[in-house]
Order: sequence, then structure tokens, then C-alpha cells
Amino acid sequence: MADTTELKNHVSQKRPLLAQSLMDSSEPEPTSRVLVIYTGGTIGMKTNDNGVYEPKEDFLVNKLRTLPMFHDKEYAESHFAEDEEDFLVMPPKEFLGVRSKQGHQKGRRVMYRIMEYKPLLDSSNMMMTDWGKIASDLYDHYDHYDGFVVLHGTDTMAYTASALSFMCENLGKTIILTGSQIPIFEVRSDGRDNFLSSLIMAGLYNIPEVLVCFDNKILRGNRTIKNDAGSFAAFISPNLPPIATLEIRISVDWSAVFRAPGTEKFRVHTNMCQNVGLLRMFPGITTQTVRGFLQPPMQGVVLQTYGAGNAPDNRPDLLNVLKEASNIGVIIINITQCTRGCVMTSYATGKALEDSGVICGGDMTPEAALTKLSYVLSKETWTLEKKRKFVKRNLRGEMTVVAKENITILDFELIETVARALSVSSTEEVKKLRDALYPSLMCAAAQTGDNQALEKLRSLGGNFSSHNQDGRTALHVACREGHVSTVQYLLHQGASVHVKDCNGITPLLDAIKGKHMSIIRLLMKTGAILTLKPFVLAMELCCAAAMEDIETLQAFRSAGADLNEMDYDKRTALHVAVDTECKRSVHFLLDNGASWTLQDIFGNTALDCAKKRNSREIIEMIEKKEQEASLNTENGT
Ligand SMILES: NC(=O)C[C@H](N)C(=O)O
Repeated sequence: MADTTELKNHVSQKRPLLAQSLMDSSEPEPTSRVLVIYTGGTIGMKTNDNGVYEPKEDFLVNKLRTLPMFHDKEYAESHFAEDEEDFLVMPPKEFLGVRSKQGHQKGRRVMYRIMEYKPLLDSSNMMMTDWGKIASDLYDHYDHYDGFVVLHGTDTMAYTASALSFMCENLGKTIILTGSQIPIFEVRSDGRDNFLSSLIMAGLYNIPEVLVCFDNKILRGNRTIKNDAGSFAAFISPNLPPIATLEIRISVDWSAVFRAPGTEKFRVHTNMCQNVGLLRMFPGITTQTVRGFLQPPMQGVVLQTYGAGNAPDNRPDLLNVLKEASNIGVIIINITQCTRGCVMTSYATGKALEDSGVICGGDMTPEAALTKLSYVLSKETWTLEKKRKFVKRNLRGEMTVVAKENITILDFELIETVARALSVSSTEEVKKLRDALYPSLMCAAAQTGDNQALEKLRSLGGNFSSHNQDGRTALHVACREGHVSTVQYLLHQGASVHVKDCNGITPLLDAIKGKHMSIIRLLMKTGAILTLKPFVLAMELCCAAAMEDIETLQAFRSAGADLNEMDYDKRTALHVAVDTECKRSVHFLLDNGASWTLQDIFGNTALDCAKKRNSREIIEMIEKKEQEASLNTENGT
């Protein structure tokens, strides 16, 4: 064993060395490793002797090594270890143009290795087995790389991206598919930007999804469609905004990023079911065509219908064929032929399909619907029921989850948790969920007069005009509960005093019911008006008069109510107050302009009623008012 002097020497020699190595600027900077799986496509093609584009072996990687924007030769020579020789390295961060404020892994060099497939394929030649090969390679190299880029032809890129999104289970790293419309080494090419952007995103950002990078946008792969054969903006994502945009700044919509729930490890599912198909409806499609299409071994069909998911409901022949197929276990998904929008069952023609066992595919693209079917159907251990259930479910952010409007929740902190639990995966969905939850949350906050909570909800995008399932807004509730400062706050934020709930109740009526005078005044000042029908108002007044509820009479009065309003029998509150001998009501009504001369349908005035009842005190009160009135007339006041 070493003696103490030896140990001391060892420590004194080692310590400064260790400290030095941590601080030495000549040490390699941290790196991100990206694996580029090069499958083919225009991006790496060359014109052949016949003057047409063709992929060429080893052409891409050798050429890239000569381009400084793709490979920092000097750095590679001085820094790469022996086993890193086949890597390329991007220029230092100062030259990458990454200016986003957050989210990326700062200061990393992006190293990448290109794994070239043999043969390289035009993507039109790809098969489902090629998706399996890509998925397997992703799995095999998953632990050794930070991110992945798949160079791919554009023609079937949306299919591959959709398929990979399902095949990659519990994905935790970025996978980006890209390609180009013009080969990367032509003078004009979209390939350089697309590839460089993909390397940067895959190397520096953790967006654990299968994405497509094209034309300075990062789109969720299973939402994409190749939409333009000739444009650099070849892909669209019609039902979901880009996850990220690469402009002067790189902006990532982090709230839209889909994250696999759970704690399971990454794995891939490679044996996709090939017995699937796309069937596009057209007017006059024959039953034989549909029947033929649905014949075994067909296991799953994506039915592209009209508009919001409609097919003829006057064709029992057709519907029967679909029903028969569904009954024997063929899974049929209904998606729209429209590029944008989703399938709903708001038309009888759409409902008829649903009744035939066809599953609503929401806003899935044809590519996503087809590959989802292929994925789900290949799960051999799943029952048919489970497969149908999973087809309906949002598995990888491929469809928009519409939150049910009547969700209620009491805890403000739960919104994000709920969003996660529902696999909410896009800004659109989060907005929908928020719209469903916020009104209830705002009403709950208003109930307790919690202005801070209201302000928090507002800052998170809450809209004070939104109402809960009973049509009630935060203002209704605050008015009913009598929280003056909350009402003030809400009015200040533009909450409407005119909105009516499902029962036609306005915030003003709520304040009257709650007998909150200062709130009534505040609402009146803001332009609120009493919206009750005259006879309904009269009945309210009569009731209050009969119950000697002076506060309610006062509240109505402050809200501008005419105290002489008549009910069905043309009776006023004063008639009722007299007949019920509620002296305080009579007093209040007389003091506030109630007329003792109005006749009901029986020809009686309030004074007549008092005389009939021989209510002396009341007669006196009325007569006193009569005298005051005649004096005032004489004095001209
Ligand atoms: N732009 C392209 O990549 C088109 C090519 N035909 C392909 O899909 O491989």
C-alpha cells in the first residue's frame, strides 16, 4: 500500500492536472451525434447518361466532405478519435445561425455519420419492408446518437414519416426526415438548407417525434402531405401548424410537441400489416368495386369520403357491403377527401357510415390513417376490439383530440396534467381543452372572488366572455355572489354585461337576486339593462311586495325597473302589497313612485283595495301621498 508521502505527491500532481483539463479551452467542445440514414431520393441524385436523375452510390458523402458548410475538415483532423473517422462535423456554433432563446443544447458541435443504404432508392420504389429497415436501424443505433436524420425521396416521404411515427414506440429523441426537389449539388438547390436545418434540429433540439423538415419548417411527420410536385414548399401539414420554423430565429412551439406518455423504453415495431388499402369514394362507385376492394385478405381500409365524412346514405347496397366487411373484422376508417378539415357525424350521410361500423378518422391524413391501420393490424396479440379501440385513439399526435365541452375541474394547476393525460399534442388541441376547462375554472374563481386566479387564467389565454355549460360567465357568478372588486376587475377586462345564461339571466339579474346594490349600480353605469318581459318583471315585483322583501324591490328599482309594471291581471306590486297588507312594501312603493290610481282588470285601484279591506293605516298612507301630490301640482313641482 502507498505511504502517505506517496499519496500526497500523487494528489498534488493529479489535482492541478484535473482542474486544468476541465478548464483547458483546447479540449474538444461537447458534441451532439447525429446518425443520417440515407435511403435515396432526389437530394443525392445525379443526372445519368440518359439525362434523368438517378441515385449514385457514395456520391453524396464524398461530395459533402468537400463542402465547408457540411464538414469542418480542420476540426475533424485535429479532434476526431480513430473510431470517428467516418464522421463529418458541422462548423462551430457561431456559424450555424441558431438564435433561438431556449430549448436547444447550447454550444454543441454537431457530428454526423451517414449510413448509406444499398441500393439507394427513389422513394416511389419503397416498400413497407423499407420502413421496417429504417426502424430497425434507428433502434440499433438509438443509444449511440442524440438525434437522427433520414434522407428520403419526397414522393413517399409522408408515408414513411407517418409509418415511422407509429413504428417507433416510446420515442425520446428527434427523428427528422428530409430530402429535396433539386439535388443538393446543383447550383440552385433546396437540399442544402433542408439537410443543414435537419442536422441542426436533430443535433441541438430534443423534439421526441418523427418530423419532416422542408422549406424552413419542421412539421409533424404524420400530419404531412406532399402537396406540390414542383415547389420547394413541397409539404403541408393542413391540420396542424408547424412544430418549429427556421427563420432568423428558430422558434419551436414547445407546447405542441407530442411526448410519449409513460416510462417505457424505446422500441420499434417493424412487421407492418400489408393488407390495407385506400378507397376513394366517387359519385356512382359501384357496389362490385367496393365489394371487390374489401375481399380477403384485406384487413383494413381507409375510406376517403366527401366533405365532413359523408357517403351516400341512399345506397343501402353500398352501406351493406361496408357493414358486412366490418362485421367480419375488416377495420374501416373514414377520412375526408378534403385536404383540410375533419370527419364529423353532423350529416345523416356521415351517420349512415358510422352506423355501418366505419370508424371516424377525425382529421388524419390518408398517409397517417393507412399506416396507423397497418401498424395496429400487425399487433398480433391484440384482439380485434383492442385494435379498433387503438385506431380511434390519438397514438402519436396524428389526430386532433377534441376535448368534451362539459369537462369540469376545480384545480387550476391541473390543466397541463389533463392535457398530458389526454395525449393532447398540438396547440390547437391545447386551445380546445383550455376553452373547455377555463370557463368552469373562471366561474370557480369568481365564486370565491379570487381576482388573482382570474388574472392568472386571463394571462394564460382565458377569455372572460366564455361561458360554462349553463351559459354562465365569471361575471354572472361574481354578481350573484356579491364580489364587488371581482365585478370591477371583470368589467375592467371587458367582460360583457349583456351576456345571458341558458335561462336568460343576465349579470344584472344575478346582482338583483343577490340584492347587491353597489354591483347593480356598477352594472347600470356600465350600460346593463333589465331585460325581463314587463309581466315577468311585474310578477317579480308582486312577489317581493307580498313577501315584504324591500331589498329586492330596492334592487329592482336601482336597476331601473318601473314599479308600476302590471301582471296578467293588470295588478301592480302596490295592489298586491295592499291586499297582503304589507305596510312596509306599501310604504316603499309609494315612496318610489308607485301609482295608487292604476286599475286592474277588475276595475280596482290600490286605494279601492285598501278601502275594501278597510286597511286604515294603508288608506291613510295613500291619502297622505295624494295630498302631497296635489300640493306639488299646485306648487308646480
Ligand atoms: N424529390 C424527390 O425526392 C422525388 C423522387 N422521385 C423521390 O421521391 O425519390
